[in-house]
Amino acid sequence: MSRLVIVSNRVALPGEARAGGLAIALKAAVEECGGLWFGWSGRVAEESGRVHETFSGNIRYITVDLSEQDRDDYYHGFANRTLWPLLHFRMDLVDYSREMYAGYLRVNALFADRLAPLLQDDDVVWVHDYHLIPLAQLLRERGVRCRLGFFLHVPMPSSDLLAALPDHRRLFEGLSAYDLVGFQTERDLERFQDYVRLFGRGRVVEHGVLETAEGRRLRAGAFPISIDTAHISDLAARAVGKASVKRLTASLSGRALAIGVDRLDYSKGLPERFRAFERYLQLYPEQRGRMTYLQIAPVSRGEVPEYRTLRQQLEGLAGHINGKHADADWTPVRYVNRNYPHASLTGFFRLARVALVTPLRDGMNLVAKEFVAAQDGEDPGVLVLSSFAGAARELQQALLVNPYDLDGVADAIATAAAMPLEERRERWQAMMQRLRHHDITAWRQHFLATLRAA
Ligand SMILES: O=P(O)(O)OC[C@H]1O[C@H](O[C@H]2O[C@H](CO)[C@@H](O)[C@H](O)[C@H]2O)[C@H](O)[C@@H](O)[C@@H]1O
Ligand SMILES: O=c1ccn([C@@H]2O[C@H](COP(=O)(O)OP(=O)(O)O)[C@@H](O)[C@H]2O)c(=O)[nH]1
Repeated sequence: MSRLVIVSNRVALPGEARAGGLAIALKAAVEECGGLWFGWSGRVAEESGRVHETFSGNIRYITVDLSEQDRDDYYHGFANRTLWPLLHFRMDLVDYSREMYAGYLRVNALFADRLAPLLQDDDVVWVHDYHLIPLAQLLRERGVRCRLGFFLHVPMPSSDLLAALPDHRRLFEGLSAYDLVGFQTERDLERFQDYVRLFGRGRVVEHGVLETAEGRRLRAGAFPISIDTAHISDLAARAVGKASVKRLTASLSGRALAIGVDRLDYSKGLPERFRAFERYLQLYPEQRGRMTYLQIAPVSRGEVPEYRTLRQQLEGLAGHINGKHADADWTPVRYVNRNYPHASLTGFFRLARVALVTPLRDGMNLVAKEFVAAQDGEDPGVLVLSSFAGAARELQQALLVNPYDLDGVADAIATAAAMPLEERRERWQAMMQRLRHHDITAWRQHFLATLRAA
């Protein structure tokens, strides 16, 4: 079997705890089959380019330091101030500059310089996410001939939005240097095919087969990412005895728990969710004091201005809701900026009666899947899920909501709180069946088998 080489901006180095679905999902995938994992070290150094090597089990990690300028132009800049909002349909937040784009290309070229000499012709290289769109083209220019696949973890927006990006053709045509390009959902794939047809100078030969203006063919497909379902389920069952879970149980004094777990990111719809929870308190006054909403929101990309503004906004909203609705012995919203390990988080999920997963746009949202996997099948909690998360395509038995419709979300919280046991079990079983079959191993195998055959 050929060696697997994974390339991603974020690498889950041994012993590091950082929130983010990509690193968590890839860690599970790379542990199963071993290989090389290449990416940014997460460190800022005097100069870009120093390489670090670490081994853990069957994984070899190679990571590269970046200078402050490169990190700012590439990661804080073009990746997270230009591409991230664009790909999440937030044209209003897109900030573009030639300097940031140049920095993005510079870091991609640096990665290609460091990675190319490590590759063999029979390797299979799997590149991840919007940080590294041009990497295949840059590797090919350096003589790399092995199979190259790309997976986009975030949504692919409509083609008119993509076309609003200056120099969009140069960037997105770079995808044609891959042999296979994967998306989270069929809708993402369809929107990309529209872009290729309308703006990308290419042609859709048939669904999932694309041809560039120069006549090069590549495959494209939908590969919804998933979780290590059995592991999460097992972890949640064991977490019940953990001190952190016992403390949370005791602190609730018999009240139901609603939980939200998200990086502090504007794509996750947190202000709307806070307001919807307040609307629930207003529309259902008889339920006041019966439910506590715990929002775990570790700070993410804190150096990007839009993320700092969001943090301030949420602090204000949590204070406002608690000030207005709390009682001497009850605080409706607990807002926590800490990052919790899965060993505790899965126990919190199992304890919760309701999960609020209401992003405005999300590539997949692994939290939604983890919440389902963590439930006790005898007495499962209810998932309130945004239709605009990739996960909604698979988790149709969740209470699907429009996150912009505050009344609708408030009603869904009340419905979830009152849902009879029989209905909760039926919904949970259907979702769990899907997750048992479509877990992280199935995702990895499906993508890699398609790439090897491409
Ligand atoms: O690496 P960060 O800048 O700290 O951000 C964390 C990750 O966020 C995004 O995750 C996406 O991937 C998940 C797994 O496929 C998916 O469920 C979620 O919907 C996406 O938002 C980002 O795409 C990753 O590159 C980041 O590492
Ligand atoms: O305190 C936290 C908050 C989040 N996560 C994990 O971070 C990932 C978030 O992935 P998701 O796909 O939901 O969203 P992303 O952050 O990647 O956009 C999930 O595995 C969460 O369990 C975590 O381990 N600890």
